[in-house]
Amino acid sequence: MSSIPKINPTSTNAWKALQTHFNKIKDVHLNDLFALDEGRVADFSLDWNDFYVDISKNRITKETRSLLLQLAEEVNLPQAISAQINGEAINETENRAVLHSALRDFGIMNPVVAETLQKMKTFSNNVIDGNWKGYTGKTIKTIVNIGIGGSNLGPRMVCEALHSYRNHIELRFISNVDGDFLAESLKTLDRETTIFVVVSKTFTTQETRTNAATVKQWFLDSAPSSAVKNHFVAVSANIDEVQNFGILEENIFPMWDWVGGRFSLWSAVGLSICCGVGYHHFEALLKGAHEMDIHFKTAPLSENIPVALGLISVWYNNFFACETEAVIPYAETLRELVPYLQQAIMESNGKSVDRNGASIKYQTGNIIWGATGANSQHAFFQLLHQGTKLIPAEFICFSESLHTLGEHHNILLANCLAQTEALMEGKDNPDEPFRNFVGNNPSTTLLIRKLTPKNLGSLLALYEHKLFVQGIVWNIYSYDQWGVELGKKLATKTLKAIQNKDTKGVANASTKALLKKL
Ligand SMILES: O=P(O)(O)OC[C@H]1O[C@](O)(CO)[C@@H](O)[C@@H]1O
Repeated sequence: MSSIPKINPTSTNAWKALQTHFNKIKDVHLNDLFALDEGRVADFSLDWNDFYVDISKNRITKETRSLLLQLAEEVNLPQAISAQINGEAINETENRAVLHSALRDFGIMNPVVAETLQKMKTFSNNVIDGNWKGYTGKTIKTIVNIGIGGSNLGPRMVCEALHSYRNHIELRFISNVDGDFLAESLKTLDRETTIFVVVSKTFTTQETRTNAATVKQWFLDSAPSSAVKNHFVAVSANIDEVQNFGILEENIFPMWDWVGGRFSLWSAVGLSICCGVGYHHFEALLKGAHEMDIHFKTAPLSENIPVALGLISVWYNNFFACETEAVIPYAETLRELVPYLQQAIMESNGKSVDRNGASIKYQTGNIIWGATGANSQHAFFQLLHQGTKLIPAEFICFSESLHTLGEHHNILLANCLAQTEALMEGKDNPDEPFRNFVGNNPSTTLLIRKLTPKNLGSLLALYEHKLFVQGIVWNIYSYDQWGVELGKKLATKTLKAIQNKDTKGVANASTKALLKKL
């Protein structure tokens, strides 16, 4: 049991006051809010380390903000933050602590974490320096991460985001159980120069087990079994199962039950990151995340970036009834950020039962979507500008580029800022209705100095904390994921029906008909 009080947010005074306040300001245009308040930008922006967070283009006033902060106090958010960081078993439905932040705290590092980091450092240095040899004596050229969900999305996203920091090691990710994709991948892999990192916290995940077994079989088709030790390593909390699979104990990098899959890139799940960009950059990533942890833990609620973003999101979700939230990074290497955030946020907060076990009558978990700018401007921005839906958007951009290449970065930045302005201001065109822009579309801009490993770490930790803030306000358990279990169970039964060409055990008429057809 954790000490976090389980409060229905709609029963708080702040919620009721927010409802009244919402009715008053729901139609107020952002242009008027700016016109009426010269100090708006200063009041509605947060400066921290390399981050400047502009929340002024949101449909909020000082009163909104103070009521949202009151809501945070009434649901005991400060107590919840301490409970998480102090290692209470706040993931009550699984009776586990939630301590991914401990993985990046070099000040008071748990010895098992420190030992694992050292092992990751040694391994990745050996691979990069060419000291780790394949079974025929060749150096390693390729690392293939085999894993799914949190055992794929985090490392894949970071390796892509830090593209400019990459070394000569080629990185590949095999996640889906799609055999067509795997067959094509295997055609282009060289057994003698590849290491497969099988990543699975439970080591029972069907997709990962199937992929790993097929890859191992393919490997052994023309390599001796003694070669497995040079080419297969694993990251898992289930040491016995990894050994049963045939991976040596010395090649296992541990995980722990207090690290959730979608929060695990900071653990040995980040092994491919270490190999691709070097351990020192991985450590910088952890340190950046830790700085955000400190900020989250110590900054007053009114100056706390994850708290501000989490509460604004609640405001749109529960009062404006927005169902979705767009994330638009103006950096092409952040193209995997949205899929990563989709798991982090939607697997965490897609819940309809509160922490008392009661069915919830208000909206939780927003739908996260988006893509990189400027590409997305030429794809779905039409709907943001002139559609009928209100979609709050978070724009992420970097003041400095990593390379100097003509006017590219200026153009990229200009587009980012211009879009937030156009969305907000709109353009009156009374004589040409099709060219009329109502505006009043909210956005937050995260302007970060540079896409460094450290700043990326801070950005990802910011999103982790933001979703936690929302989960506490909504009185849900953000750290379990029971909703993914039913489909997994049914898939086992369905697989049997496909293998045996027998639909007798399948009750659902539609599934039965589909099975017969296939
Ligand atoms: O690392 P594992 O145990 O293979 O799990 C993979 C993923 O499956 C889930 O449990 C459910 O999809 C995720 O939370 C997790 O990241």
